[in-house]
Amino acid sequence: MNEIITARGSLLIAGVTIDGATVDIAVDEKGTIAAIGKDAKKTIDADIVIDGSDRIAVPGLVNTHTHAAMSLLRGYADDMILQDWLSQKIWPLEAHLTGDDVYAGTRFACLEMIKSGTVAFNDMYFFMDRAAAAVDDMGMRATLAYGFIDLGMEEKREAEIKATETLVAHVRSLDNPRIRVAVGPHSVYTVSPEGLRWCAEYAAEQEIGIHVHLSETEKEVVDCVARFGKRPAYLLDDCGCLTPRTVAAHCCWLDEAECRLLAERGVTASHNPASNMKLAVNRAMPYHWLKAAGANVSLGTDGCSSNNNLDLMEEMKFAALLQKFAWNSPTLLPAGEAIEMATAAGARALGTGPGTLTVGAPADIVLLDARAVCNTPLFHADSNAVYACNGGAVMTVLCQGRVLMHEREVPGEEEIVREAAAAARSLVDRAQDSS
Ligand SMILES: CSC[C@H]1O[C@@H](n2cnc3c(O)ncnc32)[C@H](O)[C@@H]1O
Ligand SMILES: [Zn+2]
Repeated sequence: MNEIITARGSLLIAGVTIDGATVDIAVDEKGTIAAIGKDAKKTIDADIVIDGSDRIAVPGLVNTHTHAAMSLLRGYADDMILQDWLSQKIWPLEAHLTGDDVYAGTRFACLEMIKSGTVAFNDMYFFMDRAAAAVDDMGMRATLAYGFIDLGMEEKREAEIKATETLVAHVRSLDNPRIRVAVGPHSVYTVSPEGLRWCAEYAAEQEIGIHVHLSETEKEVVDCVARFGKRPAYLLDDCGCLTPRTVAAHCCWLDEAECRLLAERGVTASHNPASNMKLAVNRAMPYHWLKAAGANVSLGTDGCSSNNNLDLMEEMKFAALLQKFAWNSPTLLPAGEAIEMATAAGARALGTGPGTLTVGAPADIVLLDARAVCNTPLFHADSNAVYACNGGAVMTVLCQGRVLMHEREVPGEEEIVREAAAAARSLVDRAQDSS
């Protein structure tokens, strides 16, 4: 194994390109960026030196909406409409998931995210204690939420409350600064107002985040208005779920007033363009309204069954292209804003630092191959990163100064892939045996 991956201590990335300039980046033992510039090496006595020549440094990417262990369901059910896809294929299979599946699937998802430059993610799923173990093993950052669904049933709500409280206590007991916990009310169509209110109150009391799906489809909006007499964002607001600690995924069918409401409440809207196009939700997130209102807009992949990968580099391109196409504006969401969405906006949403390469920031750093085909010629590095490259251009990944991948090598890769393949096979076999 590459000795740079196993080494621990202070670190120097020598002669790397940032914004067209060649600099050194010094990282101290705590994993903080100590200095950037020609004299950076003087600030530390580096235990590890990474050759940054032919490399472009960018901040680590942040995936603000996913269901990581759905990596096991990649390609299991495609080309369907959302409600049928969930109710006929995904939920029946998920009923057979075990904690071991979620561990294998989350480790596998972490591997895929690391290989494409992601250092942190916002996850909502089941058996999240096992997801936490996987994140811990892989060295990433994550905010983990148990997916709370009560379907309006009091008994189920009590069970979901217990599961949420148990996860919060568990994550707290890990005392791992890279792993946080959030409350995860799935959506207004799967959680009752009572359930939403409990989630909001509990999140406030525990000072933790809220992770929710919002206005993904027109049907969600129409049904919500028919059942509750108000649009989904207003229902969430009435229940206390719109806060500066809230990440709302999708937000495709928000109207202009709802965009202003999200901005006023300090909510982060997570754009998931590949999933939205694949499930043909028929409207792109109104990014221009959210931006005009001053909302924080970040980027997510959604789960591997509606994407079907976790490559946030690729997602930046989908976001930039979908916004231009859907709103008929080639100037909307330029490359620099797509990168900001995938880095600083995501870091702001999850509270993982500024999401920039600046002194004092956590050393969450990605090195891209400046000699790759997708980076040649290199007139504007942001343009190449968003429009030409994908995760394959990522060579080295650091999270809090720890090297998770170097020269595309991640420790244990073969075993992680083998175990995920076996878990996926066994999950589908179990589901078939029971039917
Ligand atoms: C309760 S854990 C999360 C839950 O969400 C399901 N899911 C995956 N993708 C989507 C989507 O695009 N919209 C709504 N719900 C989705 C996932 O399968 C889990 O059951
Ligand atoms: Zn989702």
